[in-house]
Amino acid sequence: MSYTVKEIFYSLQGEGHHSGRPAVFCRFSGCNLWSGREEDRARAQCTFCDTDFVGVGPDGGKFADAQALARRIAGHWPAQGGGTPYVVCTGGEPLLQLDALLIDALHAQGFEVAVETNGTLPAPRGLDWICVSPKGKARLAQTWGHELKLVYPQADCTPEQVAHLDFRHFYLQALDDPAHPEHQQAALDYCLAHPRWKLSLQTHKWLRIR
Ligand SMILES: C[S@@+](CC[C@H](N)C(=O)[O-])C[C@H]1O[C@@H](n2cnc3c(N)ncnc32)[C@H](O)[C@@H]1O
Ligand SMILES: Nc1nc2[nH]cc(C(=O)O)c2c(=O)[nH]1
Ligand code: SF4
Ligand SMILES: [Mg+2]
Repeated sequence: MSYTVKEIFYSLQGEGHHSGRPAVFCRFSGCNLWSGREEDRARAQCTFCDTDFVGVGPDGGKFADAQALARRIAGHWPAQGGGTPYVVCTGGEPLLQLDALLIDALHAQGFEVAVETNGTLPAPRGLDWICVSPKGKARLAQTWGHELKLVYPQADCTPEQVAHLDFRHFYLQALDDPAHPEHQQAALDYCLAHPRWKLSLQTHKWLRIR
């Protein structure tokens, strides 16, 4: 199978449990909850996306097979730097494309493989870290994983609605929109009142890195 990738880059994981960890990001093109076109945003299933996943950006493009994409991703990891190579598969919605063949090819290159998903599609076998970020009324197919990272607030998806799911870590991440300071305050207040929830900060945004 071929893969369509928006961009590949090396950075620090900015969000959630692995914040601060160096990682190669593989951003797949396309999403099942929004076309990516601004004119469709208001009537999309996910209306607050902060990411451009349309077209081709730096080091993106079409990869003919899993080996070709895994080799390209491995090329972004610093040689002789030490540490376990780590790749974060994101998008767009990575589970539209990420399959067991690609996970195997990335493992063969020595990578731990993480995914950032909206949870509407089941994850393939073999992933080392599954982060699910539920979106409004969109039905969840992936109800277990390592990290549940809820963008907060969402009228149609509250922490109370997802707190029973089978995850090791529960994070709130303040919605990045013009009212972000208020959302950040509300998210931290919620965590203080409900201590199973932790606050996820989008640190790459204030570090001004990708
Ligand atoms: C761009 S999404 C791509 C992966 C997948 N489609 C998903 O939604 O989880 C990566 C992460 O950014 C989060 N995110 C997207 N837009 C956001 C916003 N405006 N404010 C805060 N987090 C946002 C998502 O919830 C997700 O955790
Ligand atoms: N540095 C950095 N960390 C991230 N964590 C999740 C991201 C994403 O867009 O999925 C992201 C991203 O785009 N950049
Ligand atoms: S599901 Fe993820 S990639 Fe798709 S529009 Fe929402 S935040 Fe963006
Ligand atoms: Mg992002």
